[in-house]
Amino acid sequence: MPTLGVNIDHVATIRQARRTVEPDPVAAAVLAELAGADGITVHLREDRRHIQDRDVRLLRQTVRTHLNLEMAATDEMVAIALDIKPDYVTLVPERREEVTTEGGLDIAGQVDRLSLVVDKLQSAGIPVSLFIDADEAQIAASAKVKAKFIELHTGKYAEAHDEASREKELQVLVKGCEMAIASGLRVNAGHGLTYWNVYPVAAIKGMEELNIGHTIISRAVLVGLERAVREMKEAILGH
Ligand SMILES: CC(=O)[C@@H](O)[C@H](O)COP(=O)(O)O
Ligand SMILES: NCC(=O)COP(=O)(O)O
Repeated sequence: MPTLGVNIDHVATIRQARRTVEPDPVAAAVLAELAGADGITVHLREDRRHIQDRDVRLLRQTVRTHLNLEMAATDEMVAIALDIKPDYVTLVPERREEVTTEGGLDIAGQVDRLSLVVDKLQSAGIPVSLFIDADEAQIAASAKVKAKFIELHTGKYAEAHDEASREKELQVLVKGCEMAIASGLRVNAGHGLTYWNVYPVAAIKGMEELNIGHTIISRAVLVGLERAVREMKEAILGH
């Protein structure tokens, strides 16, 4: 079965809502690892809406599993990655106005440029993963640019409204995974996975790691609320 990369972006989303110091994603990463996370994933967005440069720098020093840095394939981000040296980089598409990453990165349309970016990072010892839709042309292009991994975008599967369309999207992921492995790529997946829809994706043959964030942080808020309120009552009483 695949390992679990815990995406802690939305711990930082809560912090940035107040521009304060809590909750600290660095502390969240420690707790996630203590609970069994196999890796920590953060997306340093160009607009810095959640994760900040300081977080990535500190995580580089504290993460004991592996640190996966999701980023746009820009000069600024490549320079940051080369400086911080995460355990691997996942190149993702970014649009400033989007609520979350909407589709996969277009590799086929920019093979020459992305070959250079992949080569720059991998020559510095940072394996590259490409966050793509499970589409034949994108998988073939990912092999062409010599990335070590792809991460299949599971958003369409996660958002499917009925069983038939979910099964159809699952089969797209299964075929994509098969094709990628046959092309020499290693395969991860993620986006929109939840406690309810994760198992069929985890069961795909050859799947190595699932990156999951929003559902875990959402659950943490709810399962932790009772204790947090109790502790505040005690603090008010001076205990
Ligand atoms: C690339 C990806 O699927 C996730 O890491 C996602 O981008 C999380 O960050 P946002 O919620 O800011 O989109
Ligand atoms: N790359 C996907 C990821 O890191 C987590 O996405 P989500 O679970 O927050 O939707």
